[in-house]
Amino acid sequence: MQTSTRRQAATERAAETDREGWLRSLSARGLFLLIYPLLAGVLVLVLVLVRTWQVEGLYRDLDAAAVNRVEEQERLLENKLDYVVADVLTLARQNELSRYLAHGDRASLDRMAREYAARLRYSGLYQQIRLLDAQGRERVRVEQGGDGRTRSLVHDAVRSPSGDDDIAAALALEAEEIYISALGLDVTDGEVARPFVPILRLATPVVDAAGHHRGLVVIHYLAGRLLQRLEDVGRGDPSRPMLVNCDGYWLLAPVAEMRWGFMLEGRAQQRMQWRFPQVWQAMQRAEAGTVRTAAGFFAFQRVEPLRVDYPVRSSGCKGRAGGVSEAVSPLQWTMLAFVARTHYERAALTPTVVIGLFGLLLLGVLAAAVQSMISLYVNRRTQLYQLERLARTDALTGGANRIAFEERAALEIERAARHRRCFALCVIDLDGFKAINDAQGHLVGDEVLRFVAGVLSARLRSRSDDLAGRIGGDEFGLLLTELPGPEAVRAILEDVRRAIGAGEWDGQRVSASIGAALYPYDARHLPELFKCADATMYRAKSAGKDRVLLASDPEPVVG
Ligand SMILES: Nc1nc2c(ncn2[C@@H]2O[C@H](COP(=O)(O)OP(=O)(O)OP(=O)(O)O)[C@@H](O)[C@H]2O)c(=O)[nH]1
Repeated sequence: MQTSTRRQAATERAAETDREGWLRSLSARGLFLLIYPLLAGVLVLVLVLVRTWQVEGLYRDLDAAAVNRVEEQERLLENKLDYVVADVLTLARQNELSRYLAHGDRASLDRMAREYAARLRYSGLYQQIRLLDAQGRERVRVEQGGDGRTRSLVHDAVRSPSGDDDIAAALALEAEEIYISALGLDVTDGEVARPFVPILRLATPVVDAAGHHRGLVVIHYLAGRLLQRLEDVGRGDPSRPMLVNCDGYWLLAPVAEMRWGFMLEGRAQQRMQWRFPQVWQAMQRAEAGTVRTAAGFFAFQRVEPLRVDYPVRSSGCKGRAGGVSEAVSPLQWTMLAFVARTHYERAALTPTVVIGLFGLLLLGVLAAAVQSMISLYVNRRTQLYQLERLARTDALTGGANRIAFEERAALEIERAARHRRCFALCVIDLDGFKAINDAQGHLVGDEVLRFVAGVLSARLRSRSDDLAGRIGGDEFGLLLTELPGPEAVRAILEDVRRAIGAGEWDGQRVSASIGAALYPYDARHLPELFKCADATMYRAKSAGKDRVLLASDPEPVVG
């Protein structure tokens, strides 16, 4: 029963020490392992956020550049085609042509051909300029030969119509209307001419003074230069231009093998809907937009050049209902700017590496800072701990001093109150100590005091819950806990008294007058308990010294 109560008290005291000193018990290494990962984690998190923010900014810039590029390309496309359309309209109103229509003379036709040739040569924009009659039969043809020379042909004889779908569609136009063919490759003798020559054919009706349709002016615009210019717009930045017709075939693409799928064998699969279905679907839903796919980023914008300024008709899309014969849809392409995923990865690489290296540096600096802060803290803590210990230690005996003794006594009162136990607070004062001091000096006096402290700690060694301390010059305090009753207290104190009296220094001895007060019988509060023990000790002294007295003992007989 008594052992278990003692164990419980020991556990309680250990818990109190733990609560106060868990931090104290951590080593510098333990503290580092506790704090550094936390701070490093926060730092890494911040760096990751900064990197994400930076990379997102770069991505936004790349996206915005692609969107701007598309707009720029669209403007370029419209300007260039505007110019060509103005040219074809001018050709249809030429003075020589009007004269020819009025008089039908061959000389006007020759002059016209010369003018066509001059325009072809100096503009460098056209492969062919032709005049057809109302039945679609060729009257004048001026063209750029393979050798780069201009050839003019004026037909005297009536030729048969070409049977060309584009021409048939153009013949159905109203005055002032313009027909634009699909943009395709030049075909000679049923074969796609090599090297590829992208051609856009434009036609407008020729109308005489009486308002009758008299034929068509047809020009073959060399669209290769336009496509080249579109490519040049984005040169130097990561976005690559694409031009896609309404059937999803590429007219312009970063990879040459992707182009002209509707004209070249083996490239039929090179369509937007097969290669980039996600982008194609977005293009069907909206006129302009952006799509990010595994391949990269696409900005697109539908372009309908000339739609606003001119009554333009164009060949319908091959894949669409109606086809060429209806020839009513305006020219419709989609301009795209494409930024490959690798560009985004490359853009992200620099901030990743810079922030990564910077992060490593910061982690190193942080480690050093945490390390030195911890050493500073540990040093301060050790100093403080030592100071605290010193403040509670008696310098002479190395045991508890009055402060520590009173603290423990107060704690013992709380504990005893909680567990309804009793304990004894004893005051031990030496008798005849001054005489040794005076006769043999303070050093011997100190030795006596250390001897008494040794006696007390030896007596208490088997009772770990008890405490002894020097509470004054030659005055000692003793806490005896877990005792069955006053007689046990008396027995221990008698033992102590005898042991102190056994000491001898050059024939001189000291004895001890001991007074003990029992909690809760003699007093319930520390000051009163102390006072009671002190008073009892003085009673022992008054009764002749060298004796043990409990507060409850009757007044001893002096002598
Ligand atoms: N050597 C030494 N002497 C001390 C120390 N502290 C107090 N003293 C001395 O202890 C003595 C205590 O005086 P008293 O209590 O009158 O000594 P005493 O001879 O035991 O007298 P009674 O208590 O009446 O028996 C004084 O002479 C103090 O100078 C100390 O740390 N070392």
